[in-house]
Amino acid sequence: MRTNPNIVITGTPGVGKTSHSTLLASSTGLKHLSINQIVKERGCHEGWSDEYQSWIVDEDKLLDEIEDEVKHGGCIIDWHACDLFPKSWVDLVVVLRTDSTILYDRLLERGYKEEKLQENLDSEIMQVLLEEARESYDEEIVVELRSDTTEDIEGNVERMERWVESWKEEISGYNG
Ligand SMILES: Nc1ncnc2c1ncn2[C@@H]1O[C@H](COP(=O)(O)OP(=O)(O)OP(=O)(O)O)[C@@H](O)[C@H]1O
Repeated sequence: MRTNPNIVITGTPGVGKTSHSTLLASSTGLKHLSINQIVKERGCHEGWSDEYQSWIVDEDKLLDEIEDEVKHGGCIIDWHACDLFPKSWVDLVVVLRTDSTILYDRLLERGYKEEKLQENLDSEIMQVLLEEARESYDEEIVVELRSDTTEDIEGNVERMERWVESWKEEISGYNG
């Protein structure tokens, strides 16, 4: 049984997954698994898609790559998808949400082209990731958090820190 929880932080590109994961990792000692980085660095892909301007992810290879680490516990899994991670791996799913005008500015600043920008905005407005999370995991472990401002990041990270502490207390009580 894990003695540290695994948390998935998901949401549309630009909502703040990396910002939240980095802060949470440094305050809790949990390990930040940036799936974007792992896909690229460990070659968990079938090449580059010019159309989507991203790697075509080989999900089986990715899961094989991270399985031992994640099963051990204590990972913050940061990615813009969540339904591929087995339920048994995951203790909490945080779906970050951002106001569409704020997200538009963030993606524009990143140099996203109009089509990709619009696609991501539509996805945020249609709450695609929230639905994906709700369909893939038990509803009590899925939490939707707002990420419009830096104060939101601070508040969300504090909330997740408290959650980690109480998860650990519960587990240590359970283990006697
Ligand atoms: N709540 C927030 N308040 C202010 N700025 C934010 C907030 N969240 C993210 N940002 C800013 O938006 C940009 C994108 O953030 P970040 O890289 O954390 O998003 P992401 O969800 O990890 O994106 P990707 O899926 O592409 O990796 C960064 O410049 C970050 O500083």
